[in-house]
Amino acid sequence: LNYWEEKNVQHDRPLPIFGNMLPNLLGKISNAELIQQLYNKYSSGRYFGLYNLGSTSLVIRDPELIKKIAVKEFETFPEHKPFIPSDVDPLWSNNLFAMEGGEKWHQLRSTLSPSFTSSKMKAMFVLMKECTKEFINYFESKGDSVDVELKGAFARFGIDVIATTAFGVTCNSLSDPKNEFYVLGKELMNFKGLRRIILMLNLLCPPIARITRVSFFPEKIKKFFGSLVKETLQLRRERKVVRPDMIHLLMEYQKGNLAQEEDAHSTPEAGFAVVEESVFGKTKQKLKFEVTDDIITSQVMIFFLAGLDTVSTMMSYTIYELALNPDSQNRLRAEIEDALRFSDGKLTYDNLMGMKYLDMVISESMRKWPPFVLIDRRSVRPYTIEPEGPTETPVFLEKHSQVIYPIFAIHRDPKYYPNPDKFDPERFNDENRSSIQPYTYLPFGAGPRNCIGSRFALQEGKLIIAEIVRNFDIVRVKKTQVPIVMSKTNFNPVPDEGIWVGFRRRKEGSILEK
Ligand code: HEM
Repeated sequence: LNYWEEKNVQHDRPLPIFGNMLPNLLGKISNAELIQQLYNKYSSGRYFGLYNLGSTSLVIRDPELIKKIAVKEFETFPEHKPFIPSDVDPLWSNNLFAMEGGEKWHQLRSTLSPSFTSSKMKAMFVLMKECTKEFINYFESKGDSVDVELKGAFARFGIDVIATTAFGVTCNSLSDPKNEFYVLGKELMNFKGLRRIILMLNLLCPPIARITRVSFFPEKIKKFFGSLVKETLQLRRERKVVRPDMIHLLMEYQKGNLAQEEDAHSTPEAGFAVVEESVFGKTKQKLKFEVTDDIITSQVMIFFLAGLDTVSTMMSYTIYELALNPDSQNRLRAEIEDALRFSDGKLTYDNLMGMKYLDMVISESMRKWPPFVLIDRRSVRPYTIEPEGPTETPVFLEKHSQVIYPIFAIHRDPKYYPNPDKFDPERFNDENRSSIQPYTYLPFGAGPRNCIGSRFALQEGKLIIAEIVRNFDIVRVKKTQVPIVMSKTNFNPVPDEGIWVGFRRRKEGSILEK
């Protein structure tokens, strides 16, 4: 309880066991807002200390220091704090996100990286487009006017996209919500109740996890997704099926056929928010381990976990903000209709990626509502933060210390984004985007360990948002919550009641592509 006191780091006095987290545990404030309150309270410093239940974390406020830890000191801070010890659930700990930093992560990142280049994303466009068609058809079939809970609708859409692009399976979870993929996928994403308690206990006390051996993925889910991937792999080997999806790309690695593409990661077309691949991902590493079918399964599972809730949160808030800001909505619609006039009414990869205002809208939506409200790093050796200014003293961090980048709080800091609660896509126009201070815009993280799927997410998000805007007027309805009250129990920054808007069918919009 004296940890931060002894290190001369500003902090709120902790309670035994609960540390500073009791208001969140009692359901009084969301996780994002609790960290934001502390961030604002300690505005004079570059960092503050947090007592995070049984452990301690240093929350970094200063963008320069974030850059230093994320990039320059990456090899000291190369990993996340594990949810469970690595030997308890290999299916979880062998995925790219959970993997400890070091040689194996480096090899895997550089191996997976070529799957997420612009050309691979472009090839998947057609698969994503089929899912958007199903989405639009489903809501059109509901009549001229329908109230929509966006988080649920986009979760179904997102599951269909992951099913087809990562697992090679087609499903339509909106019109067939009983399909096994959707039902089990939803269960996989459910971190409430007993599963939340078990994971919290594991996080707080790794020896408990070793004794109980409760894995991250429930057995039923492991079995279903594990055999689904294995059967798909077998079928494709036997029948030599080629489909532009992740399974196919991962099979190509197994055979050693996939190479790094020159400059493939520097194409700016996916959008402002896209994160650059670092030299770690770009340099081909000789694999010192075999890409087994189990390793492939681990990766598609993490694509599912990392790419589902995040993407549906991004889409939900973008559509929500468009309902509340009709001027932005009209301007976006005009941009979409203009682009379609030159392509026979067809939404293509190229005209979608060329839509500047759409990119500004999505960038601003992820500024105001970042799907990951914070991210962490863990050190693998001791490190000292050297003092700057008269009030600081050196801060010695032992091996396995955790630092946190408070993304939500930084994105809502008026110092970087004046009037931060206002939805204003102009912050990201050509003129203004260049004055955004580096490391104050972090929806996809920072440094070599940033999000590998940012292109995938932006492509999927832009596609469905453009289709909705061209086909429907998005309006505020009775159930639309203003302002948003974020859940106090869910780690995701969304309201417990969901995010509601109305879709009003636009007759003139939908004639463009049928
Ligand atoms: C809007 C959607 C998304 C958001 C906001 C998001 C955000 C993030 C963030 C903040 C991180 C941690 C970065 C860091 O620690 O610096 C991350 C990591 C990761 N994301 Fe995403 N993500 C999104 C979509 C996706 C998708 C669609 C995929 C895959 C298909 C994906 C796969 C991953 C993986 C595998 C990692 C771990 C990378 C590593 O540790 O090397 N994400 N993401």
